[in-house]
Amino acid sequence: MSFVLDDVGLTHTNGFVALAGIRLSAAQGESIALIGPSGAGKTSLLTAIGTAHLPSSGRMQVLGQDLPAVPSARQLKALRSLIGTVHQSAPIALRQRVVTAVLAGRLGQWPLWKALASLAYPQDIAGAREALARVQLEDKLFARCDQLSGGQLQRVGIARVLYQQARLILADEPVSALDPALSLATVQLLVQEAAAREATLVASLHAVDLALRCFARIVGIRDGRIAFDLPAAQVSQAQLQALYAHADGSAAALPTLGSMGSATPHLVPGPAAEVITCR
Ligand SMILES: Nc1ncnc2c1ncn2[C@@H]1O[C@H](COP(=O)(O)OP(=O)(O)OP(=O)(O)O)[C@@H](O)[C@H]1O
Repeated sequence: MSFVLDDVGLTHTNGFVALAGIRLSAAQGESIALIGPSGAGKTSLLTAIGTAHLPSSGRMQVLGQDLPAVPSARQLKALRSLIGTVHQSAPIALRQRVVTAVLAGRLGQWPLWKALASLAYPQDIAGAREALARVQLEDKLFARCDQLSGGQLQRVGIARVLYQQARLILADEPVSALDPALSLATVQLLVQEAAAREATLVASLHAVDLALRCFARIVGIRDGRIAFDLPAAQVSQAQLQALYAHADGSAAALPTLGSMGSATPHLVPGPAAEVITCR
């Protein structure tokens, strides 16, 4: 298995219970979309799987390592070097050059001398160029990150994970800063990359239609718990309505790719709205 979470809970330092009773596992090479309303716990789940926040309760195994019983900081670092994370806002030093930001994907895998040398002079320019070409940003290779748009920065973060060649890719709303066409192309790229390398991919997505079209397995999260874990074709409109319903039970609009950024989001007519094609 790529990861197994057994009755995992995550309580933040202020006492807020972000996750409770999470049972979730993935075989190596599976691709899973996490969906659910804002504040449901999608990011918290990704940070738990990625070991950024170790669970407060329950047991977890990631890439063969038992957590939180990983014995040393060194082992934890080695484990994290196999996990690639795409953040909503890429944690990139803005004064850095794009090439350096992409090569940072392998800092955890390189010996210390090479990692340090790469900060001064990029050690694998060709590799960085190749990764950037896949997100249509090869012309920005030597640009400074503070000269990029938010969407371009998000794609640099994706290029970094592609370059990392992680065994487990965790993408937290990886296309939040992109327009619908680029969102689709970028999610396709991540799904295809994971399939080609038999990497596991878990991506949280706001756009329900994008998730249903691009991922075979959908996990719905609400109030820190798993509401459903189903093949995309089996997710019903009623389950989606329940997942996104307001706290008082009244219906809420399902977020879709077409409605992202729109002032008036609309209800999709069914779980498979004919707005995009992923495969
Ligand atoms: N560091 C923190 N300390 C305290 N509470 C937190 C912390 N991080 C998140 N939370 C709370 O945990 C809950 C889940 O947050 P999380 O970011 O996981 O949700 P999400 O589903 O990713 O939301 P969104 O779609 O808006 O990004 C929220 O109620 C949030 O306020």
